[in-house]
Amino acid sequence: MQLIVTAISKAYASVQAVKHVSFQINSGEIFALLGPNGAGKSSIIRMLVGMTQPDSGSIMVSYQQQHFDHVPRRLLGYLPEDRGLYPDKSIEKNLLYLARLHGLSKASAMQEMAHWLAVFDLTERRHDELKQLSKGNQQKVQLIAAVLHQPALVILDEPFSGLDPINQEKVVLFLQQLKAKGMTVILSAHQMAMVEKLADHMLLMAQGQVVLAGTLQQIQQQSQPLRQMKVGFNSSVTVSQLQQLPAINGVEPLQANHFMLTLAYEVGVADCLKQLMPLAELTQVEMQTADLHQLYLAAMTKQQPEVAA
Ligand SMILES: Nc1ncnc2c1ncn2[C@@H]1O[C@H](COP(=O)(O)OP(=O)(O)OP(=O)(O)O)[C@@H](O)[C@H]1O
Repeated sequence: MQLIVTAISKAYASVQAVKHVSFQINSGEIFALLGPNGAGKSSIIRMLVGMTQPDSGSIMVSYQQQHFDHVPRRLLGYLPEDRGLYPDKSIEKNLLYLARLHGLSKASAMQEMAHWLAVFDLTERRHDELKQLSKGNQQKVQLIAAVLHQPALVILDEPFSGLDPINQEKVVLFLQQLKAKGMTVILSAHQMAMVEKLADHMLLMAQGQVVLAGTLQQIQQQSQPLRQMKVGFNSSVTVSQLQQLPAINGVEPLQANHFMLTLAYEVGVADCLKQLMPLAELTQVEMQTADLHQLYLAAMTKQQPEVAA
């Protein structure tokens, strides 16, 4: 399974939701679509699954020497943004019904279902009606419903939404298992800490456009890094002494005489060290790498339109 998306655009009435977006997803990858509310993530997903067509640009999906302009239903496991199952039916009935719709035998459906219910701690509750479940448990049933038929490509629109931290970790495990089974996964999410653990490639969007793209490492290199430095001194140095240095934008005290410093924009490390050395002898200097959450915030801050003074 490979997807090549070339310069797709989509407008709804007066809103230009997606503007010339291109990316490629290779077989077996986990690919994350990131960006603030309204960035255009769901619009891209709806075009990938064939619910809407791009106004311009192209989508090419290749699978076993066949080519399509969207992901064919038989190859797709989809968790839409607006979920829909039968609230009056039990978990088991809902899942079996969907699995049979996808052509699974009852035996394979039962086997797949048992596996995923155990992953999500729902085995004991399989006879409960969906409407009796919490929002988080309903979400877990939806995730199982999207993959029971072992699709080649799984597209999950906000799989972490409504889940507590423990269940978010379960979704991480679920996604790792899908990858281990050879499935290709596309997900949209707002939980950077989860995405960082999982995604092979990611696309960071704002206002319909690509802001950053690549692996986490490539994104760290492309973006103006949030340059932070952990330093330690052999004798007492105060926060206010550090705040007075022009090379430093932020100071966070750590343990005694140790600090996390944020370097001022465009100041080199050597210049910063020159200003630190007269204060006391340095016992530790360690550059920190920005995590995805920090990179996301830094990239999004740059996207904000400037406010007139
Ligand atoms: N059917 C529609 N009709 C009109 N405007 C739409 C429609 N669907 C989306 N939009 C608009 O297109 C833009 C992109 O929306 P989209 O749902 O793709 O964003 P998103 O990144 O998925 O956001 P969220 O994280 O909130 O789900 C938004 O401005 C939204 O209001």
